[in-house]
Amino acid sequence: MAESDIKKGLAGVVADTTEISKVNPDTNSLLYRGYPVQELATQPFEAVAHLLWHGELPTGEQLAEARAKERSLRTLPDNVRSVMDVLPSHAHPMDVVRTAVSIVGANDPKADDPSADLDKAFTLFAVLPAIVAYEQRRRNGKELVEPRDDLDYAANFLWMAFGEEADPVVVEAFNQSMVLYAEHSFNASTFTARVVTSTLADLYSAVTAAIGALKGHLHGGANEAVMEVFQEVGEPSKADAWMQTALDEKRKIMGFGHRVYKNGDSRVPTMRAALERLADHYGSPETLEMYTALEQAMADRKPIKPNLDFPSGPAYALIGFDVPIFTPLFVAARVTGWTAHIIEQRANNSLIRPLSEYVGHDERHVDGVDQAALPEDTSDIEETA
Ligand SMILES: CC(=O)SCCNC(=O)CCNC(=O)[C@H](O)C(C)(C)COP(=O)(O)OP(=O)(O)OC[C@H]1O[C@@H](n2cnc3c(N)ncnc32)[C@H](O)[C@@H]1OP(=O)(O)O
Ligand SMILES: O=C([O-])CC(=O)C(=O)O
Repeated sequence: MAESDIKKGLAGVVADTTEISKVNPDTNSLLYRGYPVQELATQPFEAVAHLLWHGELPTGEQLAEARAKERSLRTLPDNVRSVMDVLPSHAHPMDVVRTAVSIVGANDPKADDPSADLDKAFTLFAVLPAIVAYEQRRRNGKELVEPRDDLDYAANFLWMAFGEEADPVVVEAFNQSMVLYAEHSFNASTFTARVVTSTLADLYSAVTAAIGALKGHLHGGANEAVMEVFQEVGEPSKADAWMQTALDEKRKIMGFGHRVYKNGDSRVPTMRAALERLADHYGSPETLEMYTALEQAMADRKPIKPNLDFPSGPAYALIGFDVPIFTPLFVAARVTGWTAHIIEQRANNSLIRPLSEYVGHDERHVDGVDQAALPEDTSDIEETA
């Protein structure tokens, strides 16, 4: 096989069909089940989760039902809390969340029953805010805050994280970030979830694997790394020189670039507008100045645009989340897309198992082994595996 035939990183490979979302880099658009994501960003996250799982936006009655169900499942289970409490304080919150999701799976007597996958998806959607909010508090030595029945998903999430009611401007921006992060076709973590599902493993195994894939800085972990860039640069006036040095050193600039979008990420304008409202609300013009200075410094050198992690990182920092909590927030949102894909994969499954071109050592033999005494030798049959 010629090296040019190998699709390194599976770039450009269409691995399956999906009805869940369409990423179109030519029109710079993103549709969930046919709806533009910018329109969905005006809707409650509970409605968008319903859309991803069921293919249609909920009626008023269905939304009320979903909200009631979410409220009934949003309490942190005792044994999840106990396990989180014994994890060392140096553990990355993504490792804590991955472990907590494993416990939720172990608690579920229907973990291995695929007919209960929608219920499992809903359970994770409802309990992840409690896990992530508790981790935000635990790592700061603070007590758990119980959920509030009078608050919807986004407002309650912020309540559990900070123990105070968030301003509507903040709730709206946070809700928008959840909607924008919810789904993005065959990205690395979603594909991971589909690979695990393709072996007929359970939904919780697929989600814990997806969490592992999301943690990396080339994927979801970039929203944390963006904030590290903001901190490293220090002030907007230093952005230009910082960018020159970083590019000279061949560094990948976190929060810039995308495997599919080459002319900008369809979600960025909506999230940037949310960041602007947050910067106004918190009286932090320097956040936007840093954003613009870095974006301009890159544009002056390379045609590489910000991706969704670039406005989301500073938005989460303004809201008050610790930097290592940013990717867990992405988990809480993306669990809706992952689980929709898990259900879709299972409904029309084929084991995902590509081939590789072997470029290792030529065949050789272990000293002292009597070749004639071994079972039939098939090594002369050429194999690509
Ligand atoms: C929600 C998300 O997961 S969005 C992605 C979040 N990840 C990041 O922000 C990490 C930073 N970005 C990157 O590393 C990359 O843009 C990726 C991994 C997202 C996409 O990478 P790929 O599609 O593999 O593109 P690739 O790495 O081949 O880049 C093509 C060219 O653009 C350059 N490039 C791409 N992104 C960046 C970047 N962020 N900083 C500097 N150069 C970049 C590459 O160096 C390469 O240049 P070359 O042709 O001179 O070698
Ligand atoms: O699609 C990708 O490769 C990464 C991304 O933007 C996402 O998962 O939201």
